[in-house]
Amino acid sequence: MLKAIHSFEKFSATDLHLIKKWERFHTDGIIVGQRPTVAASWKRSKMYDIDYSLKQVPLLYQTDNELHEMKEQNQTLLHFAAPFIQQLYSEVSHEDINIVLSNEQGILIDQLVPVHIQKEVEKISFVPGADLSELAVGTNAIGTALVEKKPVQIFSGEHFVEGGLPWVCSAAPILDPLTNEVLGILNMTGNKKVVQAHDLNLVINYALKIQKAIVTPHHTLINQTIFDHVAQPIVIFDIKGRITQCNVPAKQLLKIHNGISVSELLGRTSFTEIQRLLGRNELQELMTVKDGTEWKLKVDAYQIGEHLLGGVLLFEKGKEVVQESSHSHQTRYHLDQIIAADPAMLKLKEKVKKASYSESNVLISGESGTGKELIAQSLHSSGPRAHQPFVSINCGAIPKELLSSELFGYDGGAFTGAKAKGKKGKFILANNGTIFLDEVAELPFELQVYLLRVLEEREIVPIGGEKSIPIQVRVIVASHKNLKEEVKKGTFRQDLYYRLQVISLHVPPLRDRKKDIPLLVDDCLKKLGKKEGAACLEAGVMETLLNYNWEGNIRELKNSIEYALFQAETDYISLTDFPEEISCIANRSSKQQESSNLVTFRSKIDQPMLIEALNQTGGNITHAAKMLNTSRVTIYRKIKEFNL
Ligand SMILES: Nc1ncnc2c1ncn2[C@@H]1O[C@H](COP(=O)(O)OP(=O)(O)OP(=O)(O)O)[C@@H](O)[C@H]1O
Repeated sequence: MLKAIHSFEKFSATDLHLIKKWERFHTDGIIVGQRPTVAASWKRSKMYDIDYSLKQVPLLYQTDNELHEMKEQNQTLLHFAAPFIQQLYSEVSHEDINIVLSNEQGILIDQLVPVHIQKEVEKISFVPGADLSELAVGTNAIGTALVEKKPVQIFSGEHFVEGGLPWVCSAAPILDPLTNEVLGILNMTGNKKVVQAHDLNLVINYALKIQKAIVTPHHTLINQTIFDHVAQPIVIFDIKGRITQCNVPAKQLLKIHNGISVSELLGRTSFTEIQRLLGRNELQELMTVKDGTEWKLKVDAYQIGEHLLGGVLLFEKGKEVVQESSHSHQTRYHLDQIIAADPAMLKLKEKVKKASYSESNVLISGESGTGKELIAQSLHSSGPRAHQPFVSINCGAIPKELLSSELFGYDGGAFTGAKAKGKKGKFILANNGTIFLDEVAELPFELQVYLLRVLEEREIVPIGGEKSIPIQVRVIVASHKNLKEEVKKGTFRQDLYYRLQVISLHVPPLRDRKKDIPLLVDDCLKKLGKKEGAACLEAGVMETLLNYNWEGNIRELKNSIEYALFQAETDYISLTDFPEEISCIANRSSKQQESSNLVTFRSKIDQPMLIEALNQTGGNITHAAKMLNTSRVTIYRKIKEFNL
């Protein structure tokens, strides 16, 4: 068997042997000491009656039109392979090697050729449109790899026809990710004086890269399509507890936001807790979602031994809940849970407190993850309606055609598929309490008219119904879009906008209220850590967190801390424990910044911030200092300075 050849001097001796074997085979038909793959291919070539004196590859497609059509038929493979052919070509460009792509029939569909061997290559018609199948030219790397369905390297005299003798070719199949059928062949061809045996590894490597480029979007698309056609809600999470995929029913039922983690979804403090529950088989009954029907959670975990690699959350439909109890419409958050030290946030908290006693409609604006829902719930739970239902609906997560019946309900038999008993809408369920319309900008125009009428007349007529039902509901809406802009664009009604924003609350993005970061981090560490109060950040980490952009706002911060806690091996969390997008910023900024931002930050500890920290820690100086990332001495000094 031919082993790797490291120099032409060594190969020239082997080459002579190969040519002699080739001559012998073609004069008296005897195969001596040939590699099994080559011997089998020679036998096939002989059977196909290939003329061994052939010096040119037959051209199957010649005219511009034929070539254009042939390329169109192979455009998917060409599209995915093109960047890798270019990369491979640059990797070997100094070696007079051409890179070739053939389709599943062995037709050369694309190639990159160095200029100095272009003529040589054209002379043997090794150009697009050429047929390199074994049926056309006998043994050659492309044709033989197609038959064998595995990588093949063919050296000089191993080719069947004379035109192949000066060449060495390395070819590897690109397989269809679903069917495992050959989609095409990637091949490197060079003169036997320059090609190395280990070039085959390069080709294999690149063929796999092309395969992977096809696999990933392919699988994602297929999974998503299957997912979205399954009526049952399905959520997939990965090794770190991140939700990687969920179908439309899951989004609708569970109001899944971008970046939400499985522990957040299940209302657990950390992924470690989920792992523990799974280990004890106690997660199955953890969650019951009520939305007019009852859903029970089932978890299918992918585990190797004790190690959780991820899993699937499946929600099984249970019995119908005819009368929803007001308990299912209670709030989880209260004003005290809004962590704030930044002046803008403290002001907002004051505004929320004041607004909770009012009956006016509220519009909450702010980027995703800034805490709009938290504020909506606090508005309800701090006011006189606290013991009445708080009903929330995400207008962006429900198909437009179902939104009106979700919001306003319908009478029995109102439309095909409607339940005989009819269905109560969210407005009725929220009666005497609060309705929270999240992502209100997604409300279709016709429903905006309907909502406006409900707000003005304070009564509902369910779909298909005749009687109007008076309602007493406080309306809070939220949007991450700028509603004023939506009005200008004509997608949101101006009259509704003015009706909704009687009280307008804007939640600033986290990057504009950096003073909140240490308090939020500390809160997360306490709530998510394995042992309360045990976990803390290593020196310098807070500085990075303060400088990071937090596009996903508090949700991203919470998930990053959860991730870091999961990664950390001790109670001290270092930068490297954080997700890459954060730790890599740290590397960059630590090189750039000479003076520490921490110093600037420390000097900015002000009175409200200190009061909040002392309140949160029950007056514990050590904890307050840790929370504000400063020393105990500074805390004492500040207490004195602010006369506390
Ligand atoms: N000030 C805060 N203090 C403590 N936790 C907060 C604060 N603001 C937000 N959070 C937490 O951050 C997460 C995201 O908040 P929330 O869901 O209210 O954001 P949102 O603006 O409604 O997001 P979306 O627009 O994506 O629905 C929640 O876990 C919430 O508890």
